[in-house]
Amino acid sequence: MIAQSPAEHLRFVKGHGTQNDFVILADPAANLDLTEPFVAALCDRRRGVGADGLLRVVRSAALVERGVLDGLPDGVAPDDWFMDYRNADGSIAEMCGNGVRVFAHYLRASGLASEDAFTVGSRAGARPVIVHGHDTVRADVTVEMGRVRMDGESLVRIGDDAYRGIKVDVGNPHLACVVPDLTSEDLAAIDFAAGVEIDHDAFPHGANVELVMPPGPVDELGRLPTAMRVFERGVGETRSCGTGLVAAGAAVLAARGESTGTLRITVPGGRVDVGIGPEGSSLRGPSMLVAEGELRPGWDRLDH
Ligand SMILES: N[C@@H](CCC[C@H](N)C(=O)O)C(=O)O
Repeated sequence: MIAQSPAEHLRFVKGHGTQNDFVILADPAANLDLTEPFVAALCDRRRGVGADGLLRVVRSAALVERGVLDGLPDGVAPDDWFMDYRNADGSIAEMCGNGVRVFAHYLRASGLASEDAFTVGSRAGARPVIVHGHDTVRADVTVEMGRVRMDGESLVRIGDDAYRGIKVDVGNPHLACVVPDLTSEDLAAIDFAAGVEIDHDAFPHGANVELVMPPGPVDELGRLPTAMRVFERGVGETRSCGTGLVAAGAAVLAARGESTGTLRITVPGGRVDVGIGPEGSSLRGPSMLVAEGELRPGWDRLDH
């Protein structure tokens, strides 16, 4: 639960990036003890505020001092704001691409960041961001997502169907399946209700799974258009996944025998632009901060 002071009303902000939604808790000195049950209850859509994940806004050095991190990840400075990301089931993930956009928007809108370009810390390393424009509700943000690593193929079973995909590491693990001849109607009809069965030998720590349409013709801005749906580790189906969008972009290019390019990808929650380069990748898209409020002391007790 909350190590700090359970009697205190804890303030939160609710936001989303292409409808991948988050509860944001500002905890600069890492005073909160984010246990799995606490996070799962907070993200529960009936018991708590409800979200796909939690973003704790904390100074990087504080997480090391409190023993939450063993040390600072690659490129992260002690003073950087760190996105301490948790999935809706309370598990920790290394990175969240939509989360970084929303996190950067929150920092800028709340005045915790005073410039439009800065670095956000994550367990996968430093993630430089540019906030192109923002107000208290909306922002347009680019995140440098780092190197994309592809490592062979694997299969996933969804209901009665099996799909082959590429194992992609974007700081967190993905199986990105570009499905030949998949139409938008086929994509919409995929039934994730029973979950996904991945190969646990290939993914000992689990994986996020993307089902992706082959791209259409390049648009007037040189982007390959495609669409996908995603089933996230620790969450279930979400309406968007930023790291998954980058993994999908890399897999689409690989299926064409290419290793660099730009894509405009549609997900159920909106559209983003993905860039894949030889040294790194980028994700540009919207962020929305939709509400703020406070948790009442004792809200997480199940004693009635
Ligand atoms: N929604 C996120 C990814 C969140 C983490 C993921 N569920 C995992 O466990 O790796 C994104 O926008 O990237």
